[in-house]
Amino acid sequence: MVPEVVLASSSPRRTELLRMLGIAHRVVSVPVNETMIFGDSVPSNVSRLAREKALAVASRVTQGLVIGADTVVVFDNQIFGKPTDANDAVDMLRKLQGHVHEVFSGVAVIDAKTLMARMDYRRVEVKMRKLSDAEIVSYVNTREPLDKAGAYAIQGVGARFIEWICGDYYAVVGLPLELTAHLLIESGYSF
Ligand SMILES: Cc1cn([C@H]2C[C@H](O)[C@@H](COP(=O)(O)OP(=O)(O)OP(=O)(O)O)O2)c(=O)[nH]c1=O
Repeated sequence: MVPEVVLASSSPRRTELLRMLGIAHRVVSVPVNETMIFGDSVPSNVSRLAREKALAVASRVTQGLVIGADTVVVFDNQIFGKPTDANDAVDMLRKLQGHVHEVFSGVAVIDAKTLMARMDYRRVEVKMRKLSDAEIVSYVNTREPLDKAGAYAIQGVGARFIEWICGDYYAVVGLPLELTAHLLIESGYSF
């Protein structure tokens, strides 16, 4: 029997991506404190946060495979999560424009019965073209960037600003699908 899949995320993008793969699932989201540990690397931080998000839900359901994920943008030794407000979004985009930055997406799959956790991450390079201040302000006014790490959505209006990427497109949107499918299969799921 194929195990039930539970998505531990409030992100509508992640639900859509799982649906795209044909993975039936329910969504159970529990707020988790998303602070980075400074001595740790970005890959271990996003993997740990993905695991914490999944664990918060796995401890509340009796069975199933629980998926957690975490996505951040890194540029010039700074980590950009979701902007705190519109001004923060403008600041982020002023820094990112004209440069290559990295996106790290961690994914964890936890078997709720055994609490066995599998996790990994993907790293993607993204080149954002130069943006004028007027373009940045008008983009932030669309409100699209306000709930996105790095203050842009590659899958939305923000696509206009992205020259190229190197890596898994779906990791930028928030859920690396090849990795997620791999972790699910290792945990007993079958397609
Ligand atoms: C860079 C980028 C990020 N994002 C999104 C993916 C994530 O939803 C979000 C990063 O925030 P996360 O903290 O990873 O996720 P979340 O708060 O949206 O959801 P939850 O913690 O409940 O799982 O940024 C895009 O949608 N498009 C992009 O191009």
